[in-house]
Amino acid sequence: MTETLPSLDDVRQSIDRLDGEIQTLISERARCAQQVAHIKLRESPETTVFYRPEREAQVLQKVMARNAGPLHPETMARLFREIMSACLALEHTLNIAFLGPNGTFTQTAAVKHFGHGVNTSPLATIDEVFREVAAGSADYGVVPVENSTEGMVSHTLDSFLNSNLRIIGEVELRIHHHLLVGEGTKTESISRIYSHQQSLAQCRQWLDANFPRAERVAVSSNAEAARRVNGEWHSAAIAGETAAEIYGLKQLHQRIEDNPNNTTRFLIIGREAVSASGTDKTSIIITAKNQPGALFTILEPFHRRGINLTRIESRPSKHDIWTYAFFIDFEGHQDDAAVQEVMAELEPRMREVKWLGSYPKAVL
Ligand SMILES: O=C(O)C(=O)C[C@]1(C(=O)O)C=C[C@@H](O)C=C1
Repeated sequence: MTETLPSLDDVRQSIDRLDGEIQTLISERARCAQQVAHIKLRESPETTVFYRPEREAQVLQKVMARNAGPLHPETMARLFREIMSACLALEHTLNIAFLGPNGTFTQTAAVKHFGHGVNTSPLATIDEVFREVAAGSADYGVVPVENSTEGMVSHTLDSFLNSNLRIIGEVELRIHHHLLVGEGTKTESISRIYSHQQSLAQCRQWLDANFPRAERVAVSSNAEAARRVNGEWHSAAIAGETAAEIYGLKQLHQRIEDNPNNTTRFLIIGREAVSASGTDKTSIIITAKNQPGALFTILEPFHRRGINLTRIESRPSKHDIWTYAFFIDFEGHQDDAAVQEVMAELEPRMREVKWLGSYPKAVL
């Protein structure tokens, strides 16, 4: 086998030549994006929308479908994610508000969705993320909405009840928690563990088995937990890799989550509607009276038209006692005939039907 291999120099020459070709093509692609920006500006000078989630989803789906290896389709799509992010930054640099501080999983989700070509601003609360996007100070916002182990982030759902913002995208992130400590902290000296309440819950069994006597202190975010540990030699934090890097902490134990498939879903919120990508989801809120058959009346038209529901959650409505808001996600786009028929049927029978938006299903 060995004698048929080319020399290292020869292969490196091939790599140099290919890199040159790839670079020329990326530059050509970037010039196309600049042209697209001029076209968009000419078509709607007052309300130019540079970021097009439906087109990005299609581009990434095509990359994955075309992929012939040896790289994994997702690895290839992540490379194109960054190329597109850099191209979009030539058109316009997006400002993305996320639930901070720096180092939260929400920031990781924002970068996974938009790539590194955007500015990200950490905000202290979910309410602030909604406010900044509504006011136009941020182009888009990223907030957590559900975790596979712990369920819904009710604050995010409640924020939609009082907002006119739309959902324009979703991101799923595999969540890995690590036990982080400052330099010099030993396992036996840990008497307090900080984390967000959801993360403490996601690592409950591991904590019971390994640190049954340590005090568990819930703080506003995992990143805040990491920040507090800095300088407290008897404390540890449960947080992710990014928080460990930002706050200079050591990973004493890795992947301590009880469920190895622990995933969190995040929503991207914005002000404009998104066109159909061909593989979309729609989210709505239906407010109904708590009377027999209410839920059946809502679900039956979806079933009759073969529309697949992907999630349903109920929350007490903020306005009337014994009235419930159902948060429903289903496959399809607001412009699809079948979706419009279901809505036309439900609107007169419900107290309120609110569209939260149609958006491409998460590709990566
Ligand atoms: O097709 C467009 O509308 C573009 O602006 C180009 C492009 C790309 O690089 O492919 C960049 C940003 C958009 O969000 C979508 C796609």
